[in-house]
Amino acid sequence: MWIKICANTNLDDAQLAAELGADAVGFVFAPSARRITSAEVAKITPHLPTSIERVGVFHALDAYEIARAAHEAGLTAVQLHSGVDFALLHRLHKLFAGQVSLIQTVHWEVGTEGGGAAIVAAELRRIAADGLVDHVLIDSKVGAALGGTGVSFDWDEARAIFQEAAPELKLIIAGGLRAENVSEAIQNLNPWGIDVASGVESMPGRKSPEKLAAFIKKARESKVDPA
Ligand SMILES: O=C(O)c1ccccc1NCC(=O)[C@H](O)[C@H](O)COP(=O)(O)O
Repeated sequence: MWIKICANTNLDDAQLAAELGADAVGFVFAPSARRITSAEVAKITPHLPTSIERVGVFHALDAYEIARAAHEAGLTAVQLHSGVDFALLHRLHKLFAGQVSLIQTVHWEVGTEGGGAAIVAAELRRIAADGLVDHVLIDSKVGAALGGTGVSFDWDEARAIFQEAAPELKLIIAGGLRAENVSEAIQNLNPWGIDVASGVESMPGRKSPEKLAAFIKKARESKVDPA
């Protein structure tokens, strides 16, 4: 199970995530209470173990701006968090030439009729057919909030959709995960990876060492339900 600890704003939190066994740390460049600049991330990444992936979370930006920020910040992956834009994906794929991997977020709209399952299934089919993306991250959208919501989507509904629409995609589950529910998410959805931001914080932008340790331990211990 690949584990990403997202929305880091300082070196201590990112280093702790690495020490506790996370596979990736994330930095949010999109508008957020946890936003950080590429210049700030550039001061953090040289101090992290080379084995850990460094993911930048971007909203709609030009491909060259994303590539410039990725280069300055020392990123190994870019997470596109604002709707699927195949032209942008193709430009980035060409610019990165395999040096930086691409994660596309698909949003599951929570709290609106018909905004979730069908739309996610259609997006997953389009992404699978296009074949450029390395991983797809499914996150909750709550009103205008596109990330860091602390809210889960409907995992029961999602299980069938993921198996039917995207059996070949490497899916990363996000949205409202925490130590108390991460095992249930893994058992239900059998994802390739998991991602968390607010569920391991003591306040927005600050990680809680206890919550972080408990989350990673629970995720590592979790078993997939074969049914
Ligand atoms: O975390 C944020 O504040 C954020 C804001 C705007 C866009 C993306 C953001 N985070 C991206 C992530 O990958 C988060 O880990 C993901 O949204 C899960 O957040 P949470 O539900 O708090 O675990």
